Amino acid sequence: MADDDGAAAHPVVSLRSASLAFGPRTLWHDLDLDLHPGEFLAVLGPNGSGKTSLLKVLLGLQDLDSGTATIQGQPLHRGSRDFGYIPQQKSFAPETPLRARDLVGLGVDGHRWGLRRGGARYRRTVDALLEKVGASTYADAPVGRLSGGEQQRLRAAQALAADPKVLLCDEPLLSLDLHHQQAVSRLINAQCREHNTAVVFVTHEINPIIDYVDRVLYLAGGRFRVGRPEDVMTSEVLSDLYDSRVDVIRNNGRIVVVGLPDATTHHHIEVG
Ligand SMILES: Nc1ncnc2c1ncn2[C@@H]1O[C@H](COP(=O)(O)OP(=O)(O)OP(=O)(O)O)[C@@H](O)[C@H]1O
Repeated sequence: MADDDGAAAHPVVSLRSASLAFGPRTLWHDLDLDLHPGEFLAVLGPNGSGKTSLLKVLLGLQDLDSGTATIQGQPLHRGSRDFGYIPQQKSFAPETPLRARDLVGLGVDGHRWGLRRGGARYRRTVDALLEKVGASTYADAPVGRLSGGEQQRLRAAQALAADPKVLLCDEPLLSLDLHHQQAVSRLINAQCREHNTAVVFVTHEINPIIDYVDRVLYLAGGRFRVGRPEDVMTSEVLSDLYDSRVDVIRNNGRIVVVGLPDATTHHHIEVG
C-alpha cells in the first residue's frame, strides 16, 4: 500500500504540474500525483470536473496542456498493455458478433501469461474470469443481447484479464445491482491487493468502495484535493472546494454529503 510502507517504493504512475483546460475552462491545474503499486485511488467530483479526462490522459488519449505524465518514469503512450481500462458504460449494438467469453478473451494477454489463444489453459483462464464476475451462466450469449449490468461485468473481467499494472475504472458500478456492485468492487480490490495493481477508480459514490480506498482525489471547480478519505471527505475541505457550505456526515462507516450545489447533486449519497 502506498503512503507508509509504499513511500519508499517507486510510483508506477506520476503526474507533475499537470494541467488540462478546454478553451477558457481549466479542469485541473498543477496536479502532482504519485500512484504506487497496490494503491487504490478514488477519483470523485461533480459532472464535468475532469475525471474521465484524467483517465484519458493516463491512457495516452489526451495530451496535457502543461506538465508531465509518466509510467515507471517513461512517457505514457496510447495502447500500452500496462493499463487495464473499464470504460464508462456504453452498450454493445445488438448484432455485435461476439460471445461473452470472446469479449473476455480479447483481454487475455497471451504474451504475458504464456497462453495460446484457444488452448485449454486459455479457456480455463477465461472461464475463471467469467466465474469471478458471475458471468458463467451467460458465457456463450451474444454480448449485444445482454443487459447493461451483465455487459459491465464482462468489461470488468476483460480489463482484469491482462493482469495490468494500473487499472483505470470509469464508474464501473453504474447499472449494477447491489450484489454485483459488491462483487465487482471486491474483485477490483483483490486485483489491487493480490497483484499489486494500482487502481484509479472514478465514481460519484464512495460508499460502495469506502473500505478499499487508500486515497481520494477530489476534483471540483478547476481545483483538487488529494489525501486519505478521512482528510479529504470533510465539511471543511468540500466547502472550500465547492466554495459553498457542504456538510459531510459519517453514519455507520458511510459518508453522507449534504448541501452540494444543485448542479452537482449527482453525487448525493443515501443514508443507509
Ligand atoms: N475533447 C474535448 N474538447 C472539449 N471539451 C472537452 C473535451 N473532452 C472533455 N471536454 C469537456 O471537459 C469537461 C470535463 O469532462 P469529463 O468527461 O472529464 O468530466 P467528468 O468529470 O468525467 O464528468 P461526468 O461526471 O459527467 O462523467 C466537460 O465539460 C467536457 O465537455
